[in-house]
Amino acid sequence: MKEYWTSLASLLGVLAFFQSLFQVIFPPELRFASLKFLNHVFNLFSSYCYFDITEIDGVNTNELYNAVQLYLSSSVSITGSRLSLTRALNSSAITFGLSNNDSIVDTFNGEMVLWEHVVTQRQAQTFSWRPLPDEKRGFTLRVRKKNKSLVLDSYLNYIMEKANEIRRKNQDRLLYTNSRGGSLDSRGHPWESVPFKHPSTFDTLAMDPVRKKEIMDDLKDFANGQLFYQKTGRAWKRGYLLYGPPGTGKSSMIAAMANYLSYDIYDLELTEVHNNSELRKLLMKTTSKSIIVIEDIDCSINLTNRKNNNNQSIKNYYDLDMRCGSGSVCGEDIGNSITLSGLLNFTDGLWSCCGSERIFVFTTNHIEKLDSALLRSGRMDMHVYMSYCSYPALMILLKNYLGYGETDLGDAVLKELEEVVVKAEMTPADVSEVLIKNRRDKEKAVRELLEALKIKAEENLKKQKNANEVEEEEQEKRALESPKEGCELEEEDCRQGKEMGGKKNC
Ligand SMILES: Nc1ncnc2c1ncn2[C@@H]1O[C@H](COP(=O)(O)OP(=O)(O)OP(=O)(O)O)[C@@H](O)[C@H]1O
Ligand SMILES: [Mg+2]
Repeated sequence: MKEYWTSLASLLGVLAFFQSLFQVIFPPELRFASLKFLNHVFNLFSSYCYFDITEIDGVNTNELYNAVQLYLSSSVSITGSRLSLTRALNSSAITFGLSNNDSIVDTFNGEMVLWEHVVTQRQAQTFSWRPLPDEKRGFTLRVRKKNKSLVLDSYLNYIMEKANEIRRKNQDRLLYTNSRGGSLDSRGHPWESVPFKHPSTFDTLAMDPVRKKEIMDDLKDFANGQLFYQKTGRAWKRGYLLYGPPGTGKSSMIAAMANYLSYDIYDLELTEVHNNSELRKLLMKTTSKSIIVIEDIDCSINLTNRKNNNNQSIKNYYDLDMRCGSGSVCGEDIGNSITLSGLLNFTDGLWSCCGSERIFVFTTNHIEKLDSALLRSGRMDMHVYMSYCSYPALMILLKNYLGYGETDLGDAVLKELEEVVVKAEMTPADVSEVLIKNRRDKEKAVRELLEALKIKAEENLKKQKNANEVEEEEQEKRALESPKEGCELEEEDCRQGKEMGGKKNC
């Protein structure tokens, strides 16, 4: 062993001797030229070419360097043994990076490329307005010469796109609101934003799993559909109308959509918008990859039909009592001049296409109050009914709140739950309340839930009976008040029976 170390030391000594001899004999210019020549010869015979992407390009930060770092972070986190970790501003996620002088293999279109993270000490600082870091960092990309055009044409673009995607995913979602009315902030922006951290996801959303899957697939198709929309000449946007009773998860669904696609949300308060042109300006200031939400569309605006601008006829539909339910306070009559056609232009007209990849979501508790112009196909592409708690939805809530699967509950309890849940017409919000209240004692939670469902089912039955009785009484009253009408109906019925070949005895 000792002999090994002595021979290694003497070899290093000899090498150092020749290096200093080389430096003494050859002047620096000659040394540089010969190295350059050697490098040239090496490149000539090598089947690879190399791209250097430095962190700082002159004095500016090289965006491509940051993009490569982000892009490689996903594969590095799996394969790397030594990683550098960073967390960007406004981000709650950690990104992984190649550590100094480490390398990683990537594959693009079936071709292998090698990335190396090169970190060297910076030479003595030259004068710069901006202090430069002590280390010079960069990536070197090695590709086969035959793939050079592939890299320049598509691989680098692909990296930039992927990096943007990762950046957006890592960044906190934003929730924008126009609650400041028409006033602008110091940068001329009509929207105010706050970080959006709603925990609702499609996993936590209690609804029919088949319908849920349909919506998720539709969203994914939309997000990946740039080419499709281009090919078919359609604006890259999609509309969803969520309707159903209060507490069935319409707002939770919007949050789940935003979390699923990593989109920002623009919560448009129509009562704060004074006219159609203000609405248009708001739309122009939204970014792509966002969801524009108008909640309670039937409550927020006096929607007048485009052709029929006669307020009198609309009064029946949209007077305050109808809009907010009798007794509830919805504010004074809204004195703005947004019209239905303004709103339709916002979602559907030429203006809606400024920017792309946007989803419009309207919610309402009363779909029957909406103008048919708003409902026609192509406008709101998907109508989603958020229903009272169904059995599959109940199972999701039991799993989320109590950790119960179907096998954890007895057959008898499951059967009872299944029978009573539809009759009870309880909202997921009400069911959640019972479960949250008793979450420490799971058995008690199920017992109380069953009890609450039975009480509600009973009430509904009574209500239904009363309604039927009232209806019957009214029918009898009508029949007594206009016996002639009843006779005419009977005669008509009889005539139709005869025409169809029946032997009616009239
Ligand atoms: N389908 C659901 N899945 C899971 N949780 C739900 C669901 N529906 C309601 N909830 C629970 O009830 C609460 C209220 O629901 P949400 O605000 O989404 O209802 P909504 O349909 O938007 O009601 P509104 O019509 O009054 O705006 C939520 O915070 C959520 O915890
Ligand atoms: Mg809501």
